[in-house]
Amino acid sequence: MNAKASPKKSGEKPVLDIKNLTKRYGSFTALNDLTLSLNAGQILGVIGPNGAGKTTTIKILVGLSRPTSGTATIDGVDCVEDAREMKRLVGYMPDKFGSYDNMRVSEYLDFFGAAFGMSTAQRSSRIKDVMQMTNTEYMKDRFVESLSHGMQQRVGLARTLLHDPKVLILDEPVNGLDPQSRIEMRDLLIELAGQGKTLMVTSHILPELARICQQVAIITNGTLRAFGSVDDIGSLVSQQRTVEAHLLKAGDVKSAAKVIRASIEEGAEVVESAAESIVRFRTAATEEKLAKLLVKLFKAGVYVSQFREVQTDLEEAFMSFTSTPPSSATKSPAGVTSDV
Ligand SMILES: Nc1ncnc2c1ncn2[C@@H]1O[C@H](COP(=O)(O)OP(=O)(O)OP(=O)(O)O)[C@@H](O)[C@H]1O
Repeated sequence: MNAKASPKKSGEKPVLDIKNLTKRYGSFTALNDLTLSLNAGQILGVIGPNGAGKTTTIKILVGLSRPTSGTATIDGVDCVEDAREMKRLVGYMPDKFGSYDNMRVSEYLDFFGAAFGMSTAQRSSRIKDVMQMTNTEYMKDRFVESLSHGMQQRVGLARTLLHDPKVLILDEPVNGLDPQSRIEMRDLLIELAGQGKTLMVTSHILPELARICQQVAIITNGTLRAFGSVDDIGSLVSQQRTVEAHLLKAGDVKSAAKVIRASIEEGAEVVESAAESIVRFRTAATEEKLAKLLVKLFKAGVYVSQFREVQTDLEEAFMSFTSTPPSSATKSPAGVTSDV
């Protein structure tokens, strides 16, 4: 399913507004100067490998951690200064469900409804609603710990919706789900956005979210690498290509890699494979630059038997994109912030 929501209306006030957000643990910077915003009814996918800073960002937004500097507001409410008010606006689903022994699903939801200060009557009607929305009615008498991971994710989402928050922040909601459950969860998220809710959803990999997000932020090592629409980011990624240099002698792999590293973008991915006699690298270099690189290799005494571009699919390209360290700014398509 491809569900692109309404485009950003100019002048519209963002529901989520993050400005220069930084979080340090001692001398370690977990999040570095993050700035991004999101309009109502949109889904933002925050993509990044393990340790990128996704959960750190979420924890600040939901009042579980204080930033070292910078600000974050949700519907104009400061996440740090007015955490109480912010909690009414936000529904947060952590990546781990937690352990709730000897509690049936209906009791579990009732417990959280009470924690939100809802009356018994309010709870009973709202629990029915959220169970219907998340298709969890049939689980109501089952013990929470007996549910499969996919079922628990649905119940987790039902809990997140109890107080009817404007903004949903979901940490890895599709992680660990089987393909069918992923589709169902994605459909559910699209439906919630269609109801006007604003969603921020994290994932390790883009293709999981690409179909449902209007905006995507790619974070690596605490730094925002790219922010824009899925299409914009797709064009940014496809500016790069994977090139293989097949060498006549396996012993030349190291010296060839040295020449290649010195000739292409700083920090670009260069993989040496002595077993294959290949150096594989990713670059946005022009044909002319690549031709000059071939000459340099020859001058360095490296005999190249094949020099060719390797086809990569979008998923591979994204994985490669997130595995390279941030480097100096390069030209990016309109509307995309990037320091790749
Ligand atoms: N309390 C802490 N003290 C020190 N370092 C921390 C603390 N919490 C997180 N970090 C570090 O901050 C970095 C970002 O962590 P974070 O949990 O935000 O990553 P993530 O993108 O959510 O990763 P994952 O996909 O693995 O959940 C990591 O290097 C992590 O080790």
